[in-house]
Amino acid sequence: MGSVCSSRSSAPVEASPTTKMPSLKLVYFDGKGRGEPIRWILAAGGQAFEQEKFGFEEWPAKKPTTPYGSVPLLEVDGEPLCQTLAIARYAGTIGGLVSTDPFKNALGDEAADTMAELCSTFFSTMFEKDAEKKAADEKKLFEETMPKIFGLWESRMSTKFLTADKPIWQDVFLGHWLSRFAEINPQLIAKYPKLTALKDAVLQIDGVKKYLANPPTYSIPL
Ligand SMILES: N[C@@H](CCC(=O)N[C@@H](CS)C(=O)NCC(=O)O)C(=O)O
Repeated sequence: MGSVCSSRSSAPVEASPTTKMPSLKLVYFDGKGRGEPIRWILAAGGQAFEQEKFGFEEWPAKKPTTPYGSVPLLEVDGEPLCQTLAIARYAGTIGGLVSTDPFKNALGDEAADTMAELCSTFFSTMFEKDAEKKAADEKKLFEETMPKIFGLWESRMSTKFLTADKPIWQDVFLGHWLSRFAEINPQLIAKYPKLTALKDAVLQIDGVKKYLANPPTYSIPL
């Protein structure tokens, strides 16, 4: 652990020719984690972005250089923006992935906040070292917490996406995580047809489709 921060960068994701964009650089581990939903939202909004990716061994040197000691971090014209949901919201806003109805946006935020909490629990569970506690935590997450939340969302959905038939960034955020959970175990979302349809619709958004047509490979598996 603890070498200098990597300056490895991937090629910028191609942007829509009509979009006027700030210069964006996403700083995150060389893995999906909390970075991947942001990549999807940037791609969905047609935003070009560079990336700085690094391994766990580089993190101790990198951490003190970040404002909150955590990533993801998005550099916007060189200025750091932190916190996953703040970055996701900004990426969605510049990409036009917002509802013009403030209440609908707030409902989308409610879902994204809830999904972010679910993901924090998911990460803690994945990194739990005590095998007995890990098994108990996984059981609670997969058999109680997720069904409760997914069931609530399923019962509330009446449109293709969360709040309309047009996607907002919160749909992309949810769609990403539903896809990840389905990869881990398809049964986690199989019994929720509307959420499954939302996930599939997110995968069909042009920018997401294009991004996933050439999927990145990562050295960190999570
Ligand atoms: N609330 C923060 C949490 C970020 C977070 O915990 N990031 C992890 C990576 S997914 C991290 O930086 N871990 C290293 C550390 O905390 O030292 C956010 O949503 O961005």
